[in-house]
Amino acid sequence: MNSKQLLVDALAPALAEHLSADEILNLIEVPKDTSHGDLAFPVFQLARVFRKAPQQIAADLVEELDTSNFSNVVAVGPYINVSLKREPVGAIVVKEVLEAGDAYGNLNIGEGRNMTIDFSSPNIAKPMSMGHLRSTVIGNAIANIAAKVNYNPIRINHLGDWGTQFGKLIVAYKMWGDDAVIAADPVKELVKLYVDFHEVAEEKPELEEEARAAFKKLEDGDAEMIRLWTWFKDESLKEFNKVYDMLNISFDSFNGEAFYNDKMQPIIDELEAKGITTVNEGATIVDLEELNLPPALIKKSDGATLYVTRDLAAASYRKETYDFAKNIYVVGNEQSVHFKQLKAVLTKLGREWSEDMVHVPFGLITLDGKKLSTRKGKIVLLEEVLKEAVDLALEQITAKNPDLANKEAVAHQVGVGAVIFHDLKTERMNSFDFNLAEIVQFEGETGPYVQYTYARSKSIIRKYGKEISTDLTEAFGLTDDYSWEVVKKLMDYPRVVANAIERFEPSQVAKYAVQLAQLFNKYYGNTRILEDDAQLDARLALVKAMTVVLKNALGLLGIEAPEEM
Ligand SMILES: NC(=[NH2+])NCCC[C@H](N)C(=O)O
Repeated sequence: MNSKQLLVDALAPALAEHLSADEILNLIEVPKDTSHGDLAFPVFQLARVFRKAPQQIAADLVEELDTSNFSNVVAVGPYINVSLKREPVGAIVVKEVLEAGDAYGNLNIGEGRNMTIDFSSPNIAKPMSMGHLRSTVIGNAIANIAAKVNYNPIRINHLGDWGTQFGKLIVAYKMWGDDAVIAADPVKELVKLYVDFHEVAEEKPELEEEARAAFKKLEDGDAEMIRLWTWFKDESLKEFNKVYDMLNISFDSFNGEAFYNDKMQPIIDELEAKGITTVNEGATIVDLEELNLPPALIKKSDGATLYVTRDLAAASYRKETYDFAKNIYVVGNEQSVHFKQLKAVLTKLGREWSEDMVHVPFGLITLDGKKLSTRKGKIVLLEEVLKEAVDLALEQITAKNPDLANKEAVAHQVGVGAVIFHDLKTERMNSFDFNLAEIVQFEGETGPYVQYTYARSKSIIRKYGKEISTDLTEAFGLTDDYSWEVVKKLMDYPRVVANAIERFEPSQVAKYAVQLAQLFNKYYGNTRILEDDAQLDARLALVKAMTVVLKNALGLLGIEAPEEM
């Protein structure tokens, strides 16, 4: 249900000859000032066809309108302002939510087409960074929202498992590596080797040359190099999977950079054959100066390929394999030049679908003011951050609800949910710092606050104990301001979902969830919900409708909704 639809339905008969339902819908505005009503319809567009002054058109239309769903319909200059009638509209909305259940707010923007979403994509032999955490939760939320609007999301983890850094790692391993030490704590030890390499290479620049040669051997399929690389990769994936398990996130594909090792040549050949590349000091590049971009480096002078070369192959592979309607990259803002170059090169190659590639960038997060860095050897493992959040959640739950049965499981949902929610509640381009103790609070604009609101409403429903009827057509009877605010918010959900996917902005859904929870809590604080009077059923139906939408919104964000906490 969409409140605008009610006005469309009312206007459509009178305007059928001149405007389609969609055109009417697009014209309807929501006045900033609520004293102008809930909705406004400007009639300027109709002046020509009606050959009348807009003021007159508005006045005439008001006479014709079916007002059964409106309490007030007035012509104000060239506008028709309407207020919704709380009683039928509240019943219509709540009934619609309850009947649709989880499908409420589903849209058909995607028409079943594929949307590939490249997200998380950490680099092996390194710990997952805060940036990768952001990419992981934003990408997962976008995939969930995409599915809700009927795209078929394909979740791709484009692992950073190829590149000259593996040459460095192998060189360092050969000099200082100790298998037993690595086996005990692989990622930590691999990072240490990498850090040591950089330190020593500052004194001994010839090491860089050795690393390049080692990587070349790896690219050429040298068995020993491949064995080491596979080992590093397997160990890293074990670490990453711990984080993905905690977040309850899965992928359809783990095809990382190495997967494209044997898929680049046709594109390189085509670039060369079409005269798109030039050679500069032995390196093969695509000049992009006319676009004000630095040149895209396709091949180094020693023949080694680069990040963008692998992305060219990956994008083509995705098009061939999935025939995507949209191909999304959820990657930090610092890579925006790379994605512009990637698109530009594909455009030069005449790939029309390069238009459908979208880089979805995001800002930087820091934890307690610190950016996690691996070069300087300072690492905070994400897994530990998440575990700490879970511990803090457990403390809160133990204080609030000591007898709760499955405390550990709930603490997990709350702690991890808090981290996800905090990340998703701000516009993704914003950078922010966070402090775990703050974001795990049950008060404020936090994940636990939203979850707690859900759990509390579920407990009201449990207390009521009876079946909640969806047949609300008669005697709904809720007309107070508090319930009306909740109804209006529920009505707004499909629009929020549409907006979130259009802008690839999960924060729209997170903000909505907080607002719905706040409005509900105001309602709850001002209403005796379980009072045994004529509106008891209607109030419970409203509570239930709210839980349906709140749980759905949390689900889109990748956050669970515990029934009790
Ligand atoms: N297709 C892509 N380039 N995806 C993003 C990869 C991100 C890269 N591994 C990094 O950590 O910076």
